[in-house]
Amino acid sequence: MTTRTYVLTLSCADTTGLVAATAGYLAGRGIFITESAHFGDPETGRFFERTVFRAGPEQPPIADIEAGFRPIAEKFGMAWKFHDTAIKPRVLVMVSKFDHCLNDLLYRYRTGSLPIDIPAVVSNHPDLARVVEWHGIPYHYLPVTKETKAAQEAAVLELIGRLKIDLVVLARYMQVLSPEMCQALSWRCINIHHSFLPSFKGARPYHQAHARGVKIIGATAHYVTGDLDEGPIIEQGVERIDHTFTPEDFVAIGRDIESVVLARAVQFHIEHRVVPNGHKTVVFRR
Ligand SMILES: Nc1nc2c(c(=O)[nH]1)N[C@@H](CN(C=O)c1ccc(C(=O)N[C@@H](CCC(=O)O)C(=O)O)cc1)CN2
Repeated sequence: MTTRTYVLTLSCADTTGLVAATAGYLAGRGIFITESAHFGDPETGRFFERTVFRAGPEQPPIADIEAGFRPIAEKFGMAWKFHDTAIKPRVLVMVSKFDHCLNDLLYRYRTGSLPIDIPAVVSNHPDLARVVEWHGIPYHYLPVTKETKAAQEAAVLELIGRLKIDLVVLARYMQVLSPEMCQALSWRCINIHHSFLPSFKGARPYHQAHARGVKIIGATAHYVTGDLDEGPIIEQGVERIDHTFTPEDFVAIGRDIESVVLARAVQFHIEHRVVPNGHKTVVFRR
């Protein structure tokens, strides 16, 4: 059996002995911890931890490590999960017509800098089929109108189930998902919004920003909830601009910010660096 790397993420009510409990348990089984971070939120009284460790032939199988940890987790009322880093997450990318975030994700996928599988891309427009199929990825053109939204979303959910999708990425997918769809994809659907939230929610944020005369523009990657542009934020990025920039300049600069912010958010998610904290997140960055 080869040596594998695992990530343990957990959260619970904060109290003394939590770090010692986790580290002590792993050390007790001769497990080598390679990285560990924790945070106690004074506002919510919640504790959050991410611990990375290696387990090889000398250690118990992961199932036994998990089973042995359960009593500790139950004692502290933890929400917890062991993640095997060797398993590549299966990501469904959804897009409308703007291709910059899609192209960036496809490049990172193709070069391996983002260790994911992309079993399919879904779009409500036919425009981007060629670039996706050039990457050997099936393109599902699923148009949607107000009248067909429920049926279209059912088709998307059927695909997500059939392809065993772990994460959905809205890479400028310009349709509002229903509350039912958001519930089905809770904490596993990431959207890129083209503004520095909470400023300029909704449609045409760059034009809103230009009209307001801002000096900084940005982008926000967040988990999708039924409340438009209100989901838990994972990552944000900004760039300085000035009075000489047109709305078109904003859009052009925004493409780069959006692509980088979305890719970072996906990387944090697949490295199990993001732990839910109510309507917010704790992100254990590198
Ligand atoms: N439930 C959610 N769905 C989506 C979210 C979200 O936060 N919650 N984000 C959007 C992306 N987005 C902004 O980032 C956004 C996309 C589209 C619209 C919008 O008003 N769309 C119109 C239709 C527009 C069209 O047909 O071109 C609509 O759906 O009626 C606002 C914000 C992705 N989905």
